[in-house]
Amino acid sequence: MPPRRLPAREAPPLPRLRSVTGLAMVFLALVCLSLLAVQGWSSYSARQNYLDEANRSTVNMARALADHAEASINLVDTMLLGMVERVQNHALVNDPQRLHTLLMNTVSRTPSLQGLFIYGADGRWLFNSLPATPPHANNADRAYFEYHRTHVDNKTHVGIPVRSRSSGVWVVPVSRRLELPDGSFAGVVLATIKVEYFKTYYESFAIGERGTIFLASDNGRFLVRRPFKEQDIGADLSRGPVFRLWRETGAPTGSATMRANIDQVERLYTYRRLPNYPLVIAVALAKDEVLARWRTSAMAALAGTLCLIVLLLFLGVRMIGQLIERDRLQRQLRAATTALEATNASLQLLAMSDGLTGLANRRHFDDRLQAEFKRAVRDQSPLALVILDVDYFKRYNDRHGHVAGDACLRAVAAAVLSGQQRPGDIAARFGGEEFTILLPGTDLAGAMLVAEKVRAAIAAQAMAHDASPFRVVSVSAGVHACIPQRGEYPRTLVEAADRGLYQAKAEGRNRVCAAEPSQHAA
Ligand SMILES: Nc1nc2c(ncn2[C@@H]2O[C@H](COP(=O)(O)OP(=O)(O)OP(=O)(O)O)[C@@H](O)[C@H]2O)c(=O)[nH]1
Repeated sequence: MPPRRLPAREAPPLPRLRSVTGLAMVFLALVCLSLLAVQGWSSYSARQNYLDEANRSTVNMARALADHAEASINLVDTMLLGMVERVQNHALVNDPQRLHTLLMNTVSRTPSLQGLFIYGADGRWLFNSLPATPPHANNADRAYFEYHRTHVDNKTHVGIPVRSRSSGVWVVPVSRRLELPDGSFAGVVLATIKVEYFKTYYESFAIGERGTIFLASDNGRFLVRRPFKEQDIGADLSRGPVFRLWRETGAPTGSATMRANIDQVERLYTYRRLPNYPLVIAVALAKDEVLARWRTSAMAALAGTLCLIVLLLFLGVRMIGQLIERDRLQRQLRAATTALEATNASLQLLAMSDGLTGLANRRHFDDRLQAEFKRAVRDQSPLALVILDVDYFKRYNDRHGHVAGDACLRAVAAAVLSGQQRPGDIAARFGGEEFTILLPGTDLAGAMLVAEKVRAAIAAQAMAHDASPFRVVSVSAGVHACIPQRGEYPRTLVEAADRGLYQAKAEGRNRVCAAEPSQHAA
């Protein structure tokens, strides 16, 4: 049995790599997802800002356009009221030249006006602002004329644009009914506002390529629209998004994002009803155009974020790769260190043990003897030594051969090892067929007991030794115990035990003797 082994130093366990790389991956994924989430959220907020801003601008434009339409019609309405007053009171009717001049001057000073007209009850042209009246001209067929002929009210009528019979341009007819004192129909006064006037104003607004502005009657007929197309004039848009919204809300103004029936473009609409006339103005911006700038900047930001994520992933994956590599190297190093430590331990063991018996060798015994002797001096504790020698071993070798001799020594060593019972005890091969047992903290009586036990154990093995008078293998043992003092040396202990052995041999072998003749025991 080998001497006590020094326990191999336990290396601290390495952190589990899988959990570290897993954490790193989760962290990387979280960082990337957070970047995407922040980017997504800021893009979404920016998009909402763009839409809100566009909505605000359509509300403001609708307000300005409604004011403009209201003011334009108000102006000509005031003129019409004056004309009605003058005609019905016959103030100027009796002076046609003066009335003509008045109408001409009024039109020339009002850029929005195309002309002013007074028609009789049969539709004939009575007075107008034109330089010359076309012969046999009659407007009884016009819608506004029919309206006033059949409607007894003094309200202003704003009609669907018509192409002027005098100038050929598109005009919005604004008219009032003329009555005789008895309330019967006497004709119509008409002011025509150039469609061009509205068109020019509407074109001054920045509403993009696919934005739209339109003025419509409250029963859903186009008056003027940007972009201007002649075929749109009078078209029915009562089923369009604006009138649908108006019908739903019933409010004088409203906004919503809807798709147009005409061109299927999705737009941000705001409509506003004119307070004093049966008209509705609406302005709309194409959602696509509103979001175009946002889309460009969102794409740029997204591209930047994606580049950042790719870079992060690249660096992260490399970092995780290095973690794995570092862990692999650490494990290799640990394995190599453990193997080296095991080799060292077994080398140390080999250096300390006897090759034949496996007991501690002489060198190790000497080291331990030195150390225990010093400890006993320090602690003033007893230290005992047993030296055992196989009896007639030369004869054994001669009789049974060296191989059997070696086997005999191994069997004796096993018995000697049984004497090593406490942690501090050490059994060693002293040399040749001699063995020792060092017993720290043991007095002479204890050591005698241990020696006797070992001797008896060897005798009990009853290994045949034909050349011995005992016929079996036996050992003699010398024992000495003392409390070592300063100035004494370990060799005194060995010499004393050796003297005990000498005495045991001298007294006939197969016995245990203490160093002092008076203390020996058989
Ligand atoms: N087989 C074998 N023999 C050994 C070994 N070491 C020493 N010997 C032999 O042990 C014998 C010791 O003989 P001696 O010192 O004369 O003593 P002895 O014959 O035992 O006689 P006493 O000690 O007086 O009883 C020698 O013949 C050595 O060669 C070993 O490792 N193996």
